[in-house]
Amino acid sequence: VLNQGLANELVLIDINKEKTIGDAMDLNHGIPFSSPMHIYAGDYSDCKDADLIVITAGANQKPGETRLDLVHKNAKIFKSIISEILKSGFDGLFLVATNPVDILSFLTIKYSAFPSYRVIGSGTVLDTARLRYLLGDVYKVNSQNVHAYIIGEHGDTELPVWSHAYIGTRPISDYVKAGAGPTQDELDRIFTNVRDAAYHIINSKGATYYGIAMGLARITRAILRNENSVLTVSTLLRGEYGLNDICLGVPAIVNRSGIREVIELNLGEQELQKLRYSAEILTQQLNTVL
Ligand SMILES: NC(=O)C1=CN([C@@H]2O[C@H](COP(=O)(O)OP(=O)(O)OC[C@H]3O[C@@H](n4cnc5c(N)ncnc54)[C@H](O)[C@@H]3O)[C@@H](O)[C@H]2O)C=CC1
Ligand SMILES: CC(=O)C(=O)O
Repeated sequence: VLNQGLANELVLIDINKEKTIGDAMDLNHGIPFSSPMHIYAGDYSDCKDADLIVITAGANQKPGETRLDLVHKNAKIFKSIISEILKSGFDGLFLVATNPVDILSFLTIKYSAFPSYRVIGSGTVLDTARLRYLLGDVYKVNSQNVHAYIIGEHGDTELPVWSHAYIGTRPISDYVKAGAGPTQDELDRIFTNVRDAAYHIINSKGATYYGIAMGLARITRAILRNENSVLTVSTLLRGEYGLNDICLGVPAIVNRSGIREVIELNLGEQELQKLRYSAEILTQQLNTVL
């Protein structure tokens, strides 16, 4: 957010106040290299007039843990954080990153009683970026010209939408049929690398930082600059894909008001089945904390 000059004011809040004081000092020393911004360690009363609250607080995965394993710990943390935020009179948008992000996005809607369009989960934004990066690398094309999505749970049941994946304007399925570029088996292996990327990074360095930071900045930009950008965020489904009462990652238009609309993809039968399975797993987990 600082690097891209996305806000005038950036307040850091954490149960570990000392850490936010250190982080604020450290970030302020970067201001001369970016643009003016008021950055400080604050408390929940500072949420009162915020446009956007990005929640990243909570436990992260230890090696071998899944995102869903964090649900009980982080649901409890969210209940207390959201209650404190509401006491401030906050009336903006929530952007949720803490895992399991789809379930915590749902709980944010429930605990805040905000309309669902004002709660955005980072969903599969990062997974989609991982897929676009790897496809760009293998097709030797700028990843910004790769149009491909990961949808569903930000986690083990997510799926790639190969039926709507393009290099520029050419469907990836055409490349596969023509024998140009990777085979379908190779594409499936690329997807496995995307799905398991966080496990690999956590094994190597304990946590993932940079990709998610860029993803959250991207969503923040879409919101604060009222971009109407299509991003694979986690949002409450209301009948789309035949699913209800669950948040999961799907392409949606994001602007200053939050989620403007979900763009419903015309999925293949197998893709639809996988998406519904992903929703089923999330619903089972959600029911354990409701
Ligand atoms: N959605 C995504 O794509 C990603 C999500 N994550 C998730 O983000 C979360 C945080 O991960 P990291 O930053 O690596 O963890 P971290 O341990 O570095 O930071 C978590 C922070 O939360 C604070 N915290 C804990 N309980 C709190 C409370 N009750 N109130 C206020 N602050 C509290 C801690 O003091 C700590 O500073 C995890 O759930 C992780 O899985 C991380 C990367 C990507
Ligand atoms: C930790 C996590 O959710 C990720 O990097 O995808």
